[in-house]
Amino acid sequence: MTKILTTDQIRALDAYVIKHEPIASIDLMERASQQFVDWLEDNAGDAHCYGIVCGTGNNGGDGLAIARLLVELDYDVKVWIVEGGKPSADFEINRARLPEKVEVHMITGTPAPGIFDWCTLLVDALFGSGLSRPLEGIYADVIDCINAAEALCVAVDIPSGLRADGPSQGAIVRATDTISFQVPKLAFFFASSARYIGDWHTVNIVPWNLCEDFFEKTETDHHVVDNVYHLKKHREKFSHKGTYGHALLVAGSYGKMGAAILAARALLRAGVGLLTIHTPARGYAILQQAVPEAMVSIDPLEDYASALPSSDGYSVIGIGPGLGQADVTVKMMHKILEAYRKPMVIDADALNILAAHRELLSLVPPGSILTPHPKEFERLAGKTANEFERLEKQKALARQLRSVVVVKGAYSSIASPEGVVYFNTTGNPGMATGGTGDVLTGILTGLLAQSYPSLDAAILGVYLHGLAGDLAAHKLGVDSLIASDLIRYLPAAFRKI
Ligand SMILES: NC(=O)C1=CN([C@@H]2O[C@H](COP(=O)(O)OP(=O)(O)OC[C@H]3O[C@@H](n4cnc5c(N)ncnc54)[C@H](OP(=O)(O)O)[C@@H]3O)[C@@H](O)[C@H]2O)[C@@H](O)CC1
Ligand SMILES: [K+]
Repeated sequence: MTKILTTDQIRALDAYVIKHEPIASIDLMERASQQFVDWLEDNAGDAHCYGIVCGTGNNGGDGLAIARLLVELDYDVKVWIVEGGKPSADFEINRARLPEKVEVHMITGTPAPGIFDWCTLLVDALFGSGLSRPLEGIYADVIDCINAAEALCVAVDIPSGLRADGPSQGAIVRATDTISFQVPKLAFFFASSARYIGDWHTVNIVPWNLCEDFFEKTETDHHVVDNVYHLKKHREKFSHKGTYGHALLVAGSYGKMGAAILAARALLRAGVGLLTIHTPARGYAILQQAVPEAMVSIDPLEDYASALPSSDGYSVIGIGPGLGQADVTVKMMHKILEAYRKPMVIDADALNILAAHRELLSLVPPGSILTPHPKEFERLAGKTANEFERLEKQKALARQLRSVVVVKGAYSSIASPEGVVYFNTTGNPGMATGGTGDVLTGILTGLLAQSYPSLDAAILGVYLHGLAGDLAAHKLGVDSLIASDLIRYLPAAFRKI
C-alpha cells in the first residue's frame, strides 16, 4: 500500500530528503525534472514543439529545468513565464541556467488568443503544490489559453489551479496527463478531478529506501492499493468444503433473477465451500439450472423474498442483488438483521432498504461490508457538496456501523471501521454496466465465508473484481464488456495475484 500524503506532508518529505539523503533542493528539482523529461520521451517523444508555461515558484522552476533538458535533447522549445509573485531561489537558478538560445516570453497582461498555437505539447508548470488560493486574473486568462490550445498538455506534479487536498475553485488547467512526484495526490481519486488530471502517473524522485522511515512514521487516513498478494490465503492440502465456509445469498426477485445468478456464480468462483441461495419460488428452476453447484432455499412467495427459514449455520450472508424493496422483503430483512450477528455483505436493494428504514442501521452486524455506488451512498448518508466531503461521510458511516464501507467507482474507496481509506486501482470503464456490482457482492461474500477479516476481504475482493475486468478488457476491449465476463476472468485474476 502506498500512502497518499497531504501537500504539507509532501513538503515535509522534500525537507526530510534534502536533510537526510542529503541533497540540495536544486538537485532534487533537477531529478524531478529529469524524471518528467524521461516520461515525455517515452510517451510523447514525437511532439516536437514544446511550450513550457511557468509560474515563478518551484513548479515554474521545474518547468525551466524541463525546458533546458528538452533543448539538450534537440527538441524545439519555447518558454512563457507569467510574471507576478516573488520568484523562488530555485526558479532563479534555473532561469540563469536556461541556454540563451531559448525564446522566453514574459506574460505581463492578458495574453492574445492563440498564443500557444505553435506548440504541439504544452508543459503546465504554472503552479504545483504551493497553490494557496483560487487562480484568477492573468493566471486564469493564461489557463484559458492553455485549455483552448490544440496541443497536448502535460502537467508538472498537479494541474495548475487544482487543489490536492480539498475542493477547487477558480481556473484550472485541463491536462491530458499529469506527472506527479513520488506519490499521487488525494484529488486524483475523484471523478470530479478527472477532466483536469487526464491520466496520472507517478515518478520517483527519491529512492524508496531513502524515505522508508519517513513514510513509516507519517500518519495518513488514505492509501492506494497497489498490491494484494500478501492478503491472499492459501488453500491447505487437507482442507474440505467445510473449511471454506457456507454462504447464504439472499438475492433475486421477479424480473431480477439475473442479479442472483451473477452474484452466485461469482461467489462460487471466489472459492466458497458451500452456497445456498434464498430466492422467491419463481427463481427455483432458474437457479438450479444456472448455478448447479448451489443449493436453493425457496421462499413461500412466488415473486419476492419474504421469509428466511433460518440464518443459523451460515458463515456469512450476502444480501441485496435484485432483491427488490417489497414490504414483505423489508420485514424479512429486519428479522435477518435481528437474528444474525456475523458479518454480512449488504448491497443494492438491501442498502436502499437500510436508507429508507434507518432504524435498521443499528442492527447491521459489526464487521459487515456495505457496497453502495455513489447514488446509494447518498441515500444512506445524505447529499454532499463534493467528493472530499463524501469521503469524510464515508469514514463516519464506517465508524458508526463498525463496518467496511466501499463506495464503488473508477477508484473504489474502501473505508475501514477505523475510518482509514484504501483506494483501489484496478478496473476500467467497460465495467460501468449493469450486473458488475452483483459480481462484486458475490466475490466479497465468498471471501468472508472463507474467514478473511472484513477489511482484507474488501480490499482483496475489490482488487480482484477490477483485475478480472482488466483481464477481460485486455482480451475483449472495454466496449463490449459485460458482467458475466468478470466471472469468466476471475480465475485468471486469482492466478495473477
Ligand atoms: N520542495 C521541493 O524540494 C521540490 C518541489 N518540487 C516542485 O515544487 C512545487 C511546489 O513549489 P512551491 O512550493 O514553490 O509552489 P508553487 O506551486 O510553485 O507556487 C507557489 C507560489 O505561488 C504563489 N501562489 C499560490 N497560489 C497562488 C494564486 N492563486 N495566485 C497567485 N499566486 C499564488 C505562492 O504565493 P503565496 O501563497 O506565498 O502568497 C508562491 O509564491 C511542486 O509542485 C513541485 O513541482 C519539485 O521540484 C521536487 C522538489
Ligand atoms: K502544474
